[in-house]
Amino acid sequence: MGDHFTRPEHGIIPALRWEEPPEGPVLVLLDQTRLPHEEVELVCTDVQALVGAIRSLAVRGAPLLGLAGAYGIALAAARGYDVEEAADLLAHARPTAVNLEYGVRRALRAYRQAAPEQAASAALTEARAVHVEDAAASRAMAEHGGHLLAELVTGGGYRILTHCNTGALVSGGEGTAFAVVLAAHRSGELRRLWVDETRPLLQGARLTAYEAARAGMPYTLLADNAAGSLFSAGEVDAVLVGADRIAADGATANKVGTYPLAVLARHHHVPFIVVAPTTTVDLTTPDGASIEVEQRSGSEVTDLAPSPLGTQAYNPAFDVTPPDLITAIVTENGVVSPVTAGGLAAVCG
Ligand SMILES: CSC[C@H]1O[C@H](OP(=O)(O)O)[C@H](O)[C@@H]1O
Repeated sequence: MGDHFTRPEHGIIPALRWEEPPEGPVLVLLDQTRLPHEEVELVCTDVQALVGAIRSLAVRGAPLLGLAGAYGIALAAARGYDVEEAADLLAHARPTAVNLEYGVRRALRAYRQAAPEQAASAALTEARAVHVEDAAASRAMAEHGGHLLAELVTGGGYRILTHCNTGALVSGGEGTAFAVVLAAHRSGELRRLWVDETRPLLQGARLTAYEAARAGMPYTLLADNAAGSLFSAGEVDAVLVGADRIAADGATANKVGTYPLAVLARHHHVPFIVVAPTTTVDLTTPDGASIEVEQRSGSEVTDLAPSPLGTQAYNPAFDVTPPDLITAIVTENGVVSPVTAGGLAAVCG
């Protein structure tokens, strides 16, 4: 795919954009299942196509799912589809990231509150507001996260371990945890970014490595199982991860493999930092046990090249880290540390 538009400064093609060609409005998605080898865009003209892209992780990552949900309502309204039906399909496309239902709710409320002849326009305006707010949140989290790292890590430069993918591919801006890492890199404070491959879908190996390379970062990919030896060797100064849903008590759902990192970090006295916008905090979900963890097909685990293994497999897409293992949660409104229900409610207020 040629660059028919100028790439943003961070070099990553927009993960999602709204376009209005003569034949009608469309939602253009960078197909993340094809990265890093191919930059292919999916042009969604209906909600079913968008739901399929969400379920296949062609579009993924909590904050970006919020944008997809909101623009999905705008697309349904602009093309005269049943908006209420679209809202139900979109909100239930994936269960764990609260941002998806948040984005749907924002655009749906704007649509319902507008006069019929302005409803489609109102939904699009709200989707664009969600987009702009997420980009601003990303910038603010990068700043708050940078101050926190400066407090927690002394001695010259940061060696940061991250899991899954939390950059521009999950955001209206430069991401969540990755935006903090990017800011550290730009200020010359990043010694090393350790990138967990993040089995089974390899968001780290395929997406974070792609983003780190484009940013010119000093990064090294590792098998998820190798993280423990890095901690043991004293090679990790901090762990920075994203989130898909943060419960009212601070329990955090994130890509599977996050919880073991939190346990390792605690054992090795390494700060474990969650970076997430307040749109990822769900104060109506009381605790980690109440978070629905998406169970995906075992084939994602077993269908390895060059041939499927032909066996059953357990494949939760996320796990939940309890608040007592989290050093801090960085949001656009500030840092919660220690992680308490009161502290979380205060930044979401
Ligand atoms: C900060 S949002 C990125 C978040 O979403 C990822 O999940 P998925 O790739 O399944 O959408 C992962 O949990 C990341 O931390």
